[in-house]
Amino acid sequence: MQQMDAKRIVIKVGTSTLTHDNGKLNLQAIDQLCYTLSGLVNEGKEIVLVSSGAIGVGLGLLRLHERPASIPEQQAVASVGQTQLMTVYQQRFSVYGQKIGQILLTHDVVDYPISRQNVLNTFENLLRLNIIPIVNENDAVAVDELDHHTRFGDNDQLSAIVARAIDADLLIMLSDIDGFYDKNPRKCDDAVLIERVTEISEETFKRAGGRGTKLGTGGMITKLKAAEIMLKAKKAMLLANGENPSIIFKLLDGTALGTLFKGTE
Ligand SMILES: Nc1ncnc2c1ncn2[C@@H]1O[C@H](COP(=O)(O)OP(=O)(O)O)[C@@H](O)[C@H]1O
Ligand SMILES: N[C@@H](CCC(=O)OP(=O)(O)O)C(=O)O
Repeated sequence: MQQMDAKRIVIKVGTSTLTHDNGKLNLQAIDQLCYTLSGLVNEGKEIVLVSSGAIGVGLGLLRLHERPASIPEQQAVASVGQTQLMTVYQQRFSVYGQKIGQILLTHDVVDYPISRQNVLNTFENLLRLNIIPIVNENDAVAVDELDHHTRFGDNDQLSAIVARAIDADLLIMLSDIDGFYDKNPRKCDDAVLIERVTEISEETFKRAGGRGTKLGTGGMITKLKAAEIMLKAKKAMLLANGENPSIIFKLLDGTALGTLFKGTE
């Protein structure tokens, strides 16, 4: 399938796309994202947005400069930030006449067959009504304890899990970098962008380094893990720079930007 033929598309945006380094919301990027996704729905696409930002936006709102150390404090920050994030999405999407719904997930929801089916039904019904589901991890309740693992930990893999579960044609991952390079471009000036990856091996992972910004979570490693999930499901993933989210129009037109992860068959 060509990118332009993709009908059901999951788009993942990271904290670095949604916020400035000073912790404030990047209103231009958020507005462009809402405009772009609304335009795609008008074209007949089924769009799911996986949005990070709860903790980043919460920190900004509470005027904190760093993540608090304890998990309950981080969860409180996420609880405040998630509400603010959805308020801004609600405002900006409504300008374009676009309805949205919120789906907050924990790992157990997608692991247990009954809750998994329930949430899949929710996705299907929202998409049938041309509503954009906005997904995030339910940070305020997710925990990782000895015998109780409900956290995904990062939205890169969460977006691939969602894309696979709803049988999306394509996952578009917007990041703070132009794509996947042969080595970390923040550390090596001679790093070269890789335009196409057909399989992911140990060698691929060796090229990936950690996160770029203090609020990003997994760096390139979690993005490769997400791509691995997509390739195993015989689906494609595009990794591109989210500085101007309207880049999605160009990506779907087939313009070679960023990195396309797609098998050969
Ligand atoms: N091989 C690589 N190619 C591209 N980026 C890399 C690579 N290795 C490490 N990185 C880092 O990964 C960062 C993107 O991940 P992250 O900071 O988690 O962003 P996001 O908030 O978009 O999820 C880049 O800014 C870069 O610093
Ligand atoms: N669920 C967390 C985001 C976790 C995450 O993966 O963040 P990012 O690396 O910015 O995509 C939040 O909303 O703050």
